[in-house]
Amino acid sequence: MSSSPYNRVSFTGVEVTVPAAAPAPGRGGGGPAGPRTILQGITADLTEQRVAVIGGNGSGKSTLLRLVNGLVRPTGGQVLVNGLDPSADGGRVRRQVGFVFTDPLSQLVMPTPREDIELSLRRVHRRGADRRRAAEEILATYGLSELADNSIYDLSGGERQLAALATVLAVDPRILVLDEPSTLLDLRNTRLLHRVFEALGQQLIMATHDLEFAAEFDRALVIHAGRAVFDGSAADAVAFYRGLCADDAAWPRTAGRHPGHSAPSGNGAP
Ligand SMILES: Nc1ncnc2c1ncn2[C@@H]1O[C@H](COP(=O)(O)OP(=O)(O)OP(=O)(O)O)[C@@H](O)[C@H]1O
Repeated sequence: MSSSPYNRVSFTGVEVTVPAAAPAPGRGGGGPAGPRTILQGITADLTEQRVAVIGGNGSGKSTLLRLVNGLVRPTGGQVLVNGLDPSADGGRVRRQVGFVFTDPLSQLVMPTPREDIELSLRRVHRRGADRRRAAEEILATYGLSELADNSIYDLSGGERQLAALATVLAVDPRILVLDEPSTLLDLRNTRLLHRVFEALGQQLIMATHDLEFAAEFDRALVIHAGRAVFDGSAADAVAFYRGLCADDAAWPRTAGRHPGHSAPSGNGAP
């Protein structure tokens, strides 16, 4: 199991409760539901280089990842990223943590991939010529050279996903947090992504539904109904999750899981 000696992302008794949602306009009947706890009792000290987070839709994976860069604040417990609290020290944490969103359009802010990568590089290269050269190299690495000056709205979903990843990796973050980075990629680009990740020295924390990929990681957490129900070797976590998926009684009958549902307790989970 390979570790990431310079990085430590720790969760201690973390809970996230969101306020009652206001009813949609014209749908006042029954009044708003009460506050909802979408993560609870999360305790894990992540020092491994590659950590996967797996679990069903709505289980809480994205919420867990968003705690790492302060996009979500815990309502209980503590999150620390290399000793820094993302809620209190967001700027310093975000300089260490690159976050790749599931939807690339929530991330790409410039009209073309080249401009987005160059914008990102302003943090590391002050001279325009250096930025342009570095952007060219990054575009080539991700097979994006020919699309560099196309509108991001004309790129396919997978091309956009690669562009978003390239933009984040351009600044070489110490920790890379990825929320389902391969959902839109075809087999060739999924393999490209796997190769890119294998070559990276950064700590990777990745939520994914790609169980074969997750099984190659150094450690995995299974999130179910807002709790970490398994924490251990990635291969064992994937086997545990496959068993959980086969157990209908562990799942609610409708979409939208609540921690109130009885989740099977997993080996090694706190
Ligand atoms: N700000 C919020 N307010 C209310 N509910 C929320 C909020 N954020 C997330 N949720 C709910 O919390 C649950 C967990 O959401 P989350 O996005 O973390 O799930 P996920 O495991 O990443 O799901 P998926 O695999 O479908 O992407 C979902 O039921 C979601 O609707």
